[in-house]
Amino acid sequence: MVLESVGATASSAGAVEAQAAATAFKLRLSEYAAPGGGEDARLGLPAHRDTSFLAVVTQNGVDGVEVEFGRGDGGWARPTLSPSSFLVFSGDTLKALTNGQVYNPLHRVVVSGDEARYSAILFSLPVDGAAVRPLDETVDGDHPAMYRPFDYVFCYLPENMTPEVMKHAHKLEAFAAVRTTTTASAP
Ligand SMILES: O=C(O)CCC(=O)C(=O)O
Ligand SMILES: [Fe+2]
Repeated sequence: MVLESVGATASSAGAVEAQAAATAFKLRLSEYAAPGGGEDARLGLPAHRDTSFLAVVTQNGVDGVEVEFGRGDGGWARPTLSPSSFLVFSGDTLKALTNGQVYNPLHRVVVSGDEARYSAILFSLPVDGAAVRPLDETVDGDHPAMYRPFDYVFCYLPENMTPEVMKHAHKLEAFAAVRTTTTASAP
C-alpha cells in the first residue's frame, strides 16, 4: 500500500512483488525497568531512526515511546497507546526506496513511574544481499535519485552499529546520500 502510494503498482515491473520477496522479518521483545521510588523519568532507549522498512510496535499498558514533533523542531510527542494498539515507524530503508517521500521520524523511549514497560516490535528489513535503491517510479528528471544503491546488511552490520552510529540522526544520509558538488565559477 505504501509503495503503491508512491507510484509502484503490482503491474509495474514487479516492484511490489520483488520487494516482498526481498523482505525479511525480525521480532524484538524488550523490557524497560521502571525507575520506581519516585525517581524522575529516564531514557530507556536513545533517540534514533529505525533502519528497517517498517517497525510495528505494541506494548503492555505502559507508555514510553516518544516521537519527534515537527521534524525535530518541536519537542517530543508521547502517544497514549492501548495494549491493542500498534504504532508503525517507517525506517531508513523505506525512505530510500521511496526516494525520500516517506519520512522516518526520530523516536526514543522514556520510562517513568513504577511499572515496567514491555514492548514487542516486528521489523521488516531487506534480506541479505538485496540492494536498496529508490524505486524507478519515484525517480524522474524533477526528482533525481537521492540515494545510491546500498547493501542494507553491509551498511548496517551489527559491528558497524557502534553506539555513536546508532545514535547518528542521519545514518541513511551518511551511508547512501547522493552527493552533488558544485564548482564555483571563477569571478
Ligand atoms: O521498545 C519500543 O517501544 C521502541 C523500540 C525502538 O524504537 C527500536 O527498537 O527501534
Ligand atoms: Fe526504533
